[in-house]
Amino acid sequence: MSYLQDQKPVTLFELGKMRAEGRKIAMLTAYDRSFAALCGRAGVDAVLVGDSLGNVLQGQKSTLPVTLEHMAYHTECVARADGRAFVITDMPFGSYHENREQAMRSAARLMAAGAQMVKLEGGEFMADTIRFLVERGVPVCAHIGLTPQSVHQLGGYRVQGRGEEGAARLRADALALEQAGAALMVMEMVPATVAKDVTASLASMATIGIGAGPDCDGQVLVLHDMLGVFPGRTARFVRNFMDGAAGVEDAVSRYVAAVKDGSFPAAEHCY
Ligand SMILES: Nc1nc(=O)c2c([nH]1)NC[C@@H]1CN(c3ccc(C(=O)N[C@@H](CCC(=O)O)C(=O)O)cc3)CN21
Ligand SMILES: CC(C)C(=O)C(=O)O
Ligand SMILES: [Mg+2]
Repeated sequence: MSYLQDQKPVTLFELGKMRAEGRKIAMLTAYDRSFAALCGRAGVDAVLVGDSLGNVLQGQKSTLPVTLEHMAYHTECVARADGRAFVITDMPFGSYHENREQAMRSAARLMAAGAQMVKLEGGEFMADTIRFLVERGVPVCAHIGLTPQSVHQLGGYRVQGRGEEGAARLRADALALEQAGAALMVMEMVPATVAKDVTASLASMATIGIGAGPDCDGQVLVLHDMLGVFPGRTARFVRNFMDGAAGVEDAVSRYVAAVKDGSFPAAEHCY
């Protein structure tokens, strides 16, 4: 069984079509040319140059020290893979928070480096910034729930959107972000029931879950987590796809297959 229809590059239009047709979107992080190319060959639809590179590549305790130049450098590396996967890059902490002009300047740097879409963290309060970018030709992926750039405000990496009030906040955020023009939205560490509800409430924006249950339009994981090479404890939402795999590319293919057939995430990966 193969999900590799062809090696034609995945476009934003194709991702939207996948959502509309109920085909799951498989996303993984990639920070360099070799892994971005491998992801493409294995059928990954979109690669995220995540600011998790602060933890995974740099050994930082959080994503906060990651700079725009770090993100541009790794985006250039990934873009040179010339692979099948759509390339999304995280806007790092501080590069889009001052005002929408600063956000546009930062986004332009990342798009020039080869990003096809930028991702930024935040709910309704980011809607004006998102609209400003989208109107100027920058596709945007939103990110709600656990937003790691706010770790010190949230008091740790914990589940968000619990309780009726928390769920209502997420629903309102998602709607505002969709109306602002975000085409994708990552939901991180939220109860599966809430993520399902939010996904069903949206008209066009595709939801990508990480610790958000099986009923999102797609899934994302940090590559080094699902290959079991990230040192230390991993979160509940991680599965090690190297278990039983013939090699790295096979592990990524198994991840893609598990996302596509709905067997990942299972109950033990959810909140
Ligand atoms: N390697 C890596 N994987 C990630 O998923 C990731 C990063 N780095 N860096 C940026 C953020 C930080 N993220 C994190 C970090 C830790 C937990 C974690 O420890 N979760 C535990 C505790 C839950 C709790 O206390 O309620 C879990 O079991 O889910 C979750 C997400 C997600 N992102
Ligand atoms: C975990 C994903 C969603 C992310 O934002 C990252 O890798 O930085
Ligand atoms: Mg990130």
